[in-house]
Amino acid sequence: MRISVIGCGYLGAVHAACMAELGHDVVGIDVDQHKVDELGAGRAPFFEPGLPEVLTKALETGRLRFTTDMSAAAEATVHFVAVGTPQTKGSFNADLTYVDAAIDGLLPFLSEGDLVVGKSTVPVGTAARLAGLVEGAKSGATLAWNPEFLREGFAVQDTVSPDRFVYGVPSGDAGAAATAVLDEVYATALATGTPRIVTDYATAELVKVSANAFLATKISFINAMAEVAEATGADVTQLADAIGHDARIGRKFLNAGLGFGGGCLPKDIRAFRARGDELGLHDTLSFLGEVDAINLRRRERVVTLTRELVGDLDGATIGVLGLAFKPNSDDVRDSPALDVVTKLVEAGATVTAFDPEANETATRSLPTLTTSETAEDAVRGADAVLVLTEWKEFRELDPAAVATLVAHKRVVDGRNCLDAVAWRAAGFEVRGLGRP
Ligand SMILES: NC(=O)C1=CN([C@@H]2O[C@H](COP(=O)(O)OP(=O)(O)OC[C@H]3O[C@@H](n4cnc5c(N)ncnc54)[C@H](O)[C@@H]3O)[C@@H](O)[C@H]2O)C=CC1
Ligand SMILES: O=C(O)[C@H]1O[C@H](OP(=O)(O)OP(=O)(O)OC[C@H]2O[C@@H](n3ccc(=O)[nH]c3=O)[C@H](O)[C@@H]2O)[C@H](O)[C@@H](O)[C@@H]1O
Repeated sequence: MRISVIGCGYLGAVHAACMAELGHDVVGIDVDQHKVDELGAGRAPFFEPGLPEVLTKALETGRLRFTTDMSAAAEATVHFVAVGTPQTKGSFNADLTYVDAAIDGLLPFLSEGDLVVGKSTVPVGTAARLAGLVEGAKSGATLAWNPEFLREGFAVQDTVSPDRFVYGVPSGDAGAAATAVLDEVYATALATGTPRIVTDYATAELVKVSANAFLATKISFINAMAEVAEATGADVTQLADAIGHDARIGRKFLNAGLGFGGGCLPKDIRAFRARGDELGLHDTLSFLGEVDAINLRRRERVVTLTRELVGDLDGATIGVLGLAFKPNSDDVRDSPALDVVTKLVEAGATVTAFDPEANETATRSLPTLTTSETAEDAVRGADAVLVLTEWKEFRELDPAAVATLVAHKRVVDGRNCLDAVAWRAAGFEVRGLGRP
């Protein structure tokens, strides 16, 4: 099939490359010339394991190209819209200006029988509004909403073989035709038995935001239990292991620590709540405010634990390991680690940070940040070491070696990822979140 992907960021670049890998002819369109140049040269503009390989292979076949020219969409019959929907400045609402601009830009290049497929995460009601615009343009095109569930760090695998597909389509013949087109796009994964659920627009939009709301709630639940553990001397990790054995609960997404960040969970729960307010459902979704508050309190807690360890943060030297919002990513959007660094610096600490992949993105976001080239350089001379992203190389650090570098043997394990027994054996004072 001939496909265009509009918006080539964390979602769209992976989608474009994977669709070409699956045999489709794909043009990726983005307004960012630098991104388009990088992608066209086979370089991923962000760190995503496996993406450079898929990109290079797909470019070599000639089935993939990138451009800033929206008219290239005219060659395609299926158009994925994957632009950003960030939090609006000064409010919790999703900013839909990029989606609106992408649809506006696409309309003149649509033809009879084309399918426009929304992938961006949007407030419920958006697809119906955009369908009106697409139909109003009298192009003969149809709109479907096909939300994306990929995780950064596993984006290629999640795109090629997702847990499920959700198609939000209009009723009647147009919906049946849209479903048939999407089935053809995803034929490879469907052939292996990947479930697909066909719904109306509102259900598809809600599946996406409710999935993220559920995941965020699960993390905040365990972080609330961490607060209780801190007040009682209990161990939240053992608690999570124990309740996680109940198949109805499950152990995944029960890792207590610094909490969730990134370009999606925080802004999505806020936008969902804001949309709930617009729908008169304030009480129904107000618990998401608590989910957000619990999550943000964990960041303060790490600062408090550091202060308790070093005495006065003013003048303290802190070595920070981890800046990305999660391992295997260079994404620092709403990164809990970067937030903690900012708070420490505001309190007068001198911070040197290291992340295996996110030094550059973090420095772009926080230009005053001091980063180092290695974990060893970050912790050298530190009054306390903070582990804020659970990269494998930090989990595997030799505490005896770290002990020879630091000024004081103190560590705050913001992700409950260290072997506390081993670090204590090496002479470290260890503080975790919800762990004695
Ligand atoms: N990052 C992720 O893991 C996932 C993201 N999503 C959703 O996908 C959407 C995109 O997210 P990301 O890829 O993370 O954002 P991003 O910010 O990395 O990428 C968005 C891209 O769209 C481009 N763009 C903006 N306006 C444009 C226009 N008018 N025409 C063409 N390109 C335009 C930007 O230059 C940028 O490259 C959001 O709604 C997000 O919630 C959903 C699932 C996973
Ligand atoms: O809508 C999106 O963009 C995506 O958001 C999340 O994916 P992602 O943000 O890539 O990362 P997650 O693995 O969900 O982690 C999110 C945050 O939660 C934190 N987390 C995760 C799990 C856990 O047990 N504890 C915990 O604190 C992570 O450290 C990270 O900061 C969802 O998992 C995806 O399904 C979804 O498509």
